[in-house]
Amino acid sequence: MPDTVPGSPPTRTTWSPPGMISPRPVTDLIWAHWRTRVLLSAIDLGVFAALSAGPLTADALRARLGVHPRPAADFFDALVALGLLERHADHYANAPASAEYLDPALPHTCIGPSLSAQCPGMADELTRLLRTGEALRRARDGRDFYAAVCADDRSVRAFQRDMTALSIGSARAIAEKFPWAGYRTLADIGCAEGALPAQILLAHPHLSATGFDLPAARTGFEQYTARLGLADRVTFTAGDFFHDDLPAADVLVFGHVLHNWPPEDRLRLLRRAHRALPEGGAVLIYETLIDDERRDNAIGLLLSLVMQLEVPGGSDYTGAECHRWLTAAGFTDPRTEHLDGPESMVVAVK
Ligand SMILES: C[S@@+](CC[C@H](N)C(=O)[O-])C[C@H]1O[C@@H](n2cnc3c(N)ncnc32)[C@H](O)[C@@H]1O
Repeated sequence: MPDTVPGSPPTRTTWSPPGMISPRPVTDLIWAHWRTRVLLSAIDLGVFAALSAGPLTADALRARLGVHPRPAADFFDALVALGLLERHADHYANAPASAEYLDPALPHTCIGPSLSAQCPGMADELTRLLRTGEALRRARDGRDFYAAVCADDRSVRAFQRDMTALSIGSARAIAEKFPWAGYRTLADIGCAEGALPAQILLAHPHLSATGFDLPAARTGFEQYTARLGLADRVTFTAGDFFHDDLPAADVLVFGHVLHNWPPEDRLRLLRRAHRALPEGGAVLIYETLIDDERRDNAIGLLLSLVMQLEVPGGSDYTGAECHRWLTAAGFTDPRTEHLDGPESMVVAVK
């Protein structure tokens, strides 16, 4: 009798019991998909918005969301076990991080409109990328990608909200960790709707900021910063960072920008930043930096695959690589500092 079913992979028939090697590294990843799926369904159904005004009983929450009684208790308790809800007696409430980041009404919400819709679809393309090395057809390079994003106001706004969701943790950490007391102005190059300058200005009343981005970003930036009461401390400058002068400021910030472009363009942008800064000015780059040994920050490596799917030439990189580009561009004293979760910043001085 063959020990394999035709068409199935061969079965390993001899093995020595190895002591207990836990299957958890494997099974945790299998369940990771379901954790994400439960979160996305909770967002779709409006769980966190429904609880934003206060706790509800299971029945009231179920009725509010239109969830069928049969799966309701397992669904709500799964959200408790995942740390997204709390249960006290018979009431459910948002856990602190859900109240802060999963309420769609908040300006710093992590619920990005296209992120949740696109990611499963893009992830389905990964095997193709690995076989062909080719990015998705819709973009030939970063310019095409942003031309598509900027094609209509809806997609710009959706993209900008996704960027806020991606960057809000870093924005808050940078507000805390960078020595802002020594500077008066910053310019965020590729600012999207302005989550980063907004968080920094909210924390440091002596600062003012410029957001620099393609012309289509203006409306979102002005609406977002006005909503936070910052209209008189920010300006928006429209331009193309490869061709137009970068704004004058003490600190120039590039957040999730360099990873859109091939290394030679990253160096070009850093050289342009060096020319624009005054002596003593600083450049601050934040990204989901890959650790220098390329073995720890899995999300940095995953995002790098996402970037390669999205744009030819796009990829994430290590702090050490960034230091080399900064030195080549004329900056001194580059240093890397961890921010929040998988994100870090690199800072250097002119
Ligand atoms: C990946 S987003 C990063 C947004 C934000 N810095 C953050 O970290 O969330 C890149 C930004 O660069 C802008 N951008 C792309 N190409 C540009 C160009 N040639 N000139 C100016 N801005 C550009 C995009 O419109 C977008 O807002």
